[in-house]
Amino acid sequence: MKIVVSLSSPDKIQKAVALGADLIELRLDLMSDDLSSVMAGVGGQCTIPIIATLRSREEGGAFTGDAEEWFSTIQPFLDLVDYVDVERKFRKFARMIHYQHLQVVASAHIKYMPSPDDLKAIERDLRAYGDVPKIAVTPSSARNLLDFLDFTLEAEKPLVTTVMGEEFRYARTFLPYFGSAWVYCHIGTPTAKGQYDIRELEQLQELLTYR
Ligand SMILES: O=C1C[C@@](O)(C(=O)O)C[C@@H](O)[C@@H]1O
Repeated sequence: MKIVVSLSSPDKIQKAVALGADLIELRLDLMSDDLSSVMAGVGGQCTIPIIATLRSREEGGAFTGDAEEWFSTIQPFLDLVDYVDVERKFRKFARMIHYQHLQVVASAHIKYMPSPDDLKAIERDLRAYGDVPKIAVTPSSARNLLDFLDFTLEAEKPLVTTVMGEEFRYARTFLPYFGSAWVYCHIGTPTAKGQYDIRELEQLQELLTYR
């Protein structure tokens, strides 16, 4: 299990690394409009992999452009990162991202709880263009959560699963024990509801796991 620290500013990369991040996610959609100047300092300063994410409004982010605008926004920074988070509506650009020897985090952010069969279909769809499928759902019951844990446990790996919202945020701490490859955290400023600070998560995992 690896910890991804999600940042809305590259200025915090070194702090995230010092606090134990395994990967950095840069949420380009949460940065100021002058991305070129904001991202200028990223080159060469990070010793761990970087994920570039330009999250659409529909899937919980701030980006409101079309697919062509999405790629033209993210393309100038591809040489600074190792992974690109690609939602299904932007999948046509996955080939060009792979061509630049980057890996694709194929992501789906769902504002309800899909059925077990639908989860499998979404996973297949994401694996068709991505290297690391990531499925974020919004459970509404403990049964939903049990189904999601079972899906995570039984699915092909690698797979990243997480929950959105506050109500079932505790599932973030134990989805990795059922096979989720990554857990997303913050270091002071959450980029999504329900995230834990990396220091909280590390304490929780210390308490939860057998020593
Ligand atoms: O997909 C995810 C997970 C996330 O939405 C979360 O809930 O922690 C945070 C996003 O930045 C990331 O791209």
